Amino acid sequence: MHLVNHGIPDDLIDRVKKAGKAFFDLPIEEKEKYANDQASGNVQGYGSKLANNASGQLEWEDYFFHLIFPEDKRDNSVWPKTPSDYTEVTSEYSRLLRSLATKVLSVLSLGLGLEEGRLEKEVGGLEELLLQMKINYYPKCPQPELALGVEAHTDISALTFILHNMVPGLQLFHEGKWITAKCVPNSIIMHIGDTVEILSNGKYKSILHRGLVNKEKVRISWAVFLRATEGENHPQTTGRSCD
Ligand SMILES: O=C(O)CCC(=O)C(=O)O
Ligand SMILES: [Fe+2]
Repeated sequence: MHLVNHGIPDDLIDRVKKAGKAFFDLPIEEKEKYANDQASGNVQGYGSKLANNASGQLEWEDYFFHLIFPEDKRDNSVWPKTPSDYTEVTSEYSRLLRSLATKVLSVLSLGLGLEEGRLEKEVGGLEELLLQMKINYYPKCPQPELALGVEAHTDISALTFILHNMVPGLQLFHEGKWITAKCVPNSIIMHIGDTVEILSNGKYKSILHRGLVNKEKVRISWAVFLRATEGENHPQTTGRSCD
């Protein structure tokens, strides 16, 4: 769903996008300084998936992943230092997004006939909410029909909020078909994730989605995952359902 009246200033969203793009425009050796190390459990930082995965489908993306909230678990030292305003704009955006997320959880609670604070309480309460940023960078792809940016999956999150650089590519599985999400200026895309599907006994559905790549344009998306507190020990950002 596209959120249009989200209350987050357009110029702040522009700055978030500029900062993320500026990081990915750095030379590879600069980005590698932030490389994650999945094998030793350091999941935060820069990673690349331009390699064959289990199902033989190419995932054609680089990404940057880091924790935002809870604040006492945040490690700003793993966030990009270039551009210099990355931390400031990402922190401000996340603070506003967190309050938007709690409003959405209230509305969803009321929709279930529950008191408005119920879903927020179930996912951990405002100070405990887990918020994670994953910037997806999909380079131009010479043979887009042979690759996907991200394979079909649902998000483990309670809610996911997505910004992108206005290049189409996000697809949703609806009534047996893949539908490409429209690019609506100044909107934030919101998905229900597995956690809210489970907490709502399936009344709210976690949507199956994937990302396409293309020949002509780089696509960048900024996915912020709001997760239940216990999710912090499970670094995977998404729950694959088509592997
Ligand atoms: O690139 C997109 O629009 C979606 C990315 C995504 O689904 C994810 O990171 O979980
Ligand atoms: Fe996703």
